[in-house]
Amino acid sequence: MGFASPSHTVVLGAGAWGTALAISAARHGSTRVSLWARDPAQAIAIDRERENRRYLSGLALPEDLRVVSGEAAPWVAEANLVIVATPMAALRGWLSELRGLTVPVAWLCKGFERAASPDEPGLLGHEIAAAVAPDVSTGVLSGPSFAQEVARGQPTALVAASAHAEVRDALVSAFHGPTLRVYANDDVAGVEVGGAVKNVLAIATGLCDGLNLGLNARAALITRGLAEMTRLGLALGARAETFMGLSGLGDLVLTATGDLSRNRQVGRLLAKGQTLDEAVASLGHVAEGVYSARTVAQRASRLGVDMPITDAVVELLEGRLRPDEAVAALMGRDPKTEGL
Ligand SMILES: NC(=O)c1ccc[n+]([C@@H]2O[C@H](COP(=O)([O-])OP(=O)(O)OC[C@H]3O[C@@H](n4cnc5c(N)ncnc54)[C@H](O)[C@@H]3O)[C@@H](O)[C@H]2O)c1
Ligand SMILES: O=P(O)(O)OC[C@H](O)CO
Repeated sequence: MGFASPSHTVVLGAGAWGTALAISAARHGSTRVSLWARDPAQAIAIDRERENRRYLSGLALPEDLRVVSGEAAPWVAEANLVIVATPMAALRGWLSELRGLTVPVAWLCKGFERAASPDEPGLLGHEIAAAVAPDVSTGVLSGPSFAQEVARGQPTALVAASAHAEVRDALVSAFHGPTLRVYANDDVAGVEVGGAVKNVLAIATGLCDGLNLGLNARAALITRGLAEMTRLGLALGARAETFMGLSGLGDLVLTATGDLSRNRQVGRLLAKGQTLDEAVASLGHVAEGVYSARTVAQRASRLGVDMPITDAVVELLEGRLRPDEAVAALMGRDPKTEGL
């Protein structure tokens, strides 16, 4: 694997995760980093305060991290690596804009596109890239990582997944550092399915903990959730071992048990009686599981993959089951043998 440092990394999107990774990469200095914010006023505030108070408060930006806004094209034109750090809903638009680019492009979002209709289920990032920017060398950076911990420099391990060696190498060069290990993987489908499905499962474990169902129930949800995540991944062409790695089991454990998770918080708030709209509004950040759940269920159903936990989350999010009824639906299923 080559480790030539990309000289300039441009991060498009100044939410919690884009800001945290920009801080981390700028701090260890293997690359010059520019953080691009969609809202010019937000960019000015971040630059003046040297802190992203809206999305990542209390964490100082390194001196040489540049914050920019306005037309993105001039910044992209001088990048050696472009990172799309938006929610999943904005990925298609950015990849269309980046069509024709000759430097590596990677995204940080974890999810499926929201299903537009039952006939048109949403896609994973690499499927969107194949459809709208097939000429660009793309990849995804994923794995168990709360933005606040990465920005504080707490030890973290990520996965750089791409079919292209130059993309994996660029991600490792830009982000691997003293407190952030970046492992390379070429199983993009596996890494993306893990990152998308764990968000849906974290809503389920948040609900379980919010209802005080106990630690046994949470362990059961995580374990059976891993089985259903793996089943979907295999049906989409992923490798089984990927689900035992950082972007599968690792991220599932973090998100399903860590109170910093926005998806887990949605489940807890629903258990306390909030509506979905109230729960989502109170977060102030994106919770991708809310938008991915229906697509996960639709794609699984088309492939003949059984995903009972995901199905129960969809019923809950769409208001057809109350929290206690969702639990009863899961527990009331027929006995079966353990395994995939
Ligand atoms: N926060 C984390 O700890 C974390 C960790 C790993 C992965 N992720 C994933 O990263 C993605 C982003 O999460 P986040 O925590 O940064 O979300 P966030 O809610 O904190 O911020 C989202 C940011 O995206 C910006 N944005 C929205 N649409 C945009 C567009 N079209 N162009 C440019 N910017 C746009 C918003 O203005 C905002 O700054 C999600 O898919 C999430 O699952 C988050
Ligand atoms: O806060 P969440 O639930 O979006 O999870 C954040 C990261 O994906 C954890 O790896």
